[in-house]
Amino acid sequence: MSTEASRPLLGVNIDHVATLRQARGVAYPSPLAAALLCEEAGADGITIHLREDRRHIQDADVYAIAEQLTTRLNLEMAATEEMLGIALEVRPYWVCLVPEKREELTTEGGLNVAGQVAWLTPYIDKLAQSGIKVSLFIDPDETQIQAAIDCGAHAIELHTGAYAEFGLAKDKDSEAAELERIRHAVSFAKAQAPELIVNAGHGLTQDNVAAIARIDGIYELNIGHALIADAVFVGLPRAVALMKAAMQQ
Ligand SMILES: CC(=O)[C@@H](O)[C@H](O)COP(=O)(O)O
Ligand SMILES: NCC(=O)COP(=O)(O)O
Repeated sequence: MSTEASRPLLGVNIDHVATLRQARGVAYPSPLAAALLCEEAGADGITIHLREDRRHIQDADVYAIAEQLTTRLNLEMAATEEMLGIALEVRPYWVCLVPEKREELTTEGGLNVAGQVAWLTPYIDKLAQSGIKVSLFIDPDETQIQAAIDCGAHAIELHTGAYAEFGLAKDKDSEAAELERIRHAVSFAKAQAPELIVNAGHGLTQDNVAAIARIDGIYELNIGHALIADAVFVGLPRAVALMKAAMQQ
């Protein structure tokens, strides 16, 4: 059981501030203003996902946020040549490689690292050579974890989507089993590569985050959709504070 002091950091994903803006194609609400407000409220980092279809975060958001952020920028992106070029220009602290399908509503699964080690290894190296740390968004699966280590990733981010969905479905047995799967994945990763940073995210809310935050060895939780949804009612600073408090439960 982790102590309060060892609880994970909070990375706020502000994609859906941009979703609201894109709904009308105007300049507000500003993802940059949201990022700075979240930092001021205690976010330890900011995550933005520059999708190939630009459904929410735009290229200009990435450059503006990278320039003004005082914490760490985690740029989520697909492992494509286009995104590599942007990442090498922007040079965020983190790049997190995620799978993408244009038809998906949101990220559906983890990156299949094991099936593309030969492609990912030099891709990761190009980023690392530019001083960018690379995280891979993967399912809590030993094979994927080992492949991420073999590819030279600095971090993994364990996909907590299944855990969140079982909770929403009130399937308590499956939720508990998935929580155990995530706990085992953290232990396995730390045993295989003690220096590997282990993050987690997707679908986390004030209601389900505590059990994940209590898992020893998790460095940061990246939380977006639910926190932005909370902010619609209570504002961003309070939504950040409430999520941080929920992580300490
Ligand atoms: C990888 C992940 O789970 C999220 O960080 C991702 O950004 C989800 O995509 P949307 O924000 O477009 O739902
Ligand atoms: N990588 C997970 C993330 O950044 C936020 O995911 P969500 O909380 O929007 O589901």
